[in-house]
Amino acid sequence: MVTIQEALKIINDQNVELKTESRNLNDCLGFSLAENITASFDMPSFDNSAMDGYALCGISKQYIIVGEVAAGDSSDIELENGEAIRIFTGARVPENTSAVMMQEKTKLEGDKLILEEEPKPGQSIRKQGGELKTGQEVFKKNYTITAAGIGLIGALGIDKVEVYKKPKINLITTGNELIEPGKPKKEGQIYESNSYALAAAAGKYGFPVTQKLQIEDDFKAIKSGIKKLLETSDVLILSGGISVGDYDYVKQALEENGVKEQFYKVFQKPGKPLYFGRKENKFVFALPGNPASSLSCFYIYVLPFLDKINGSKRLGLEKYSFPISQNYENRSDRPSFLKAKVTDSKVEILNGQGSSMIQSMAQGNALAFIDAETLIKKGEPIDCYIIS
Ligand SMILES: Nc1nc2c(c(=O)[nH]1)N[C@H]1C(S)=C(S)[C@@H](COP(=O)(O)OP(=O)(O)OC[C@H]3O[C@@H](n4cnc5c(N)ncnc54)[C@H](O)[C@@H]3O)O[C@H]1N2
Ligand code: MOO
Repeated sequence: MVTIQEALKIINDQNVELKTESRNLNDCLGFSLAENITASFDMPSFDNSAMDGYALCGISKQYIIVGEVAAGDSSDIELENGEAIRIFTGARVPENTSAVMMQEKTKLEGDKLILEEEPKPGQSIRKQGGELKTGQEVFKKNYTITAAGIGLIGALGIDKVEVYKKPKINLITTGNELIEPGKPKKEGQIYESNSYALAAAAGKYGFPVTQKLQIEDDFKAIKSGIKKLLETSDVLILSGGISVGDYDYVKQALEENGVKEQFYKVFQKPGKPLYFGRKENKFVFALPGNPASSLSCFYIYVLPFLDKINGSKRLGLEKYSFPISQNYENRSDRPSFLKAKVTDSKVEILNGQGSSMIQSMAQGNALAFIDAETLIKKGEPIDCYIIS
């Protein structure tokens, strides 16, 4: 049995070989950069208008209109003092432009332009290099690409980026009692829900599950199922059959497939029988079958590892400290991750903390950490892992 800190350290200390690939701009969302990206030109690359209106030379309330320039035009007009040209948002401003005035604040009298107010020097001009300068570092390696990130990379004229390959993740659930949702349930059966929750949690954080397998509590079947899915996995996640019951075959079946234990059992609640193993560059998490245990273990242990082998800067759920909204005593002799809800910067520990209870987790948005046999008084801060 290891402590939570020891388990997290063992996971984080694994040497992993990160593979990279080149991906198109329209297919790189959620991938982590394997290269730094710098701006190869100033952004904007020329002074341009922030408004539809008039580019003005000199500061006054009256100008003569001498022409027009639209977005994409590159005409080299040079304005003289007292002259204005019609201009549109994004269009390059002529040399000698003092300011741009939005059209709503102007009126025309023949070729004369009359302003409601004097422009301020530089007003409504987006300056060359105002956002980024040539050679400026835009993204560091390990940045996980967001929608806005894709926008910026595209704006820099880049159509392909070098990213870390995402891990191939497969999932095995074990248990004779399990049947698929949607099918009629017989006496003693329960619906298999862990694979859905785990695949959804992994998918939500950018790690789609490739293959799912449901296997009965039969040693041979579990052993051959593991062999089959391990071949195509970077990370294999199992649920159930990892405790000490007569039908808990997962650990032995992993060992007989050449998986080496990195740790087994963590002094925590829920998720005590958590197992983590490795076979060369393939990694295995065997999560306890109880629905809340398996999902909590996913968030606290599996997700940071997936982030690590995805080359991403984020390592698991974000952790914040929030004051608790009630007195709460953790009577367990094990440090606990409690189903909780954070609202208005306060955390409430929810009813229904049993490891089999997923209802409270479904109502909540966080796991709150409280040490064993500890009383926390209303208003005292506790650590919360936020589930988005
Ligand atoms: N003698 C002991 N018994 C148990 C111990 C122990 O230390 N000594 N630990 C308990 C703890 S803590 C946990 S957690 C469970 C975990 O056991 P397993 O990983 O072997 O899980 P199962 O027995 O297969 O299942 C437990 C529970 O969860 C339900 N389940 C399983 N898989 C699914 C699924 N895919 N979808 C929905 N529900 C699932 C299953 O029906 C059981 O009710 O062991 C304790 N026992
Ligand atoms: O570790 Mo178990 O998940 O306490 O029920």
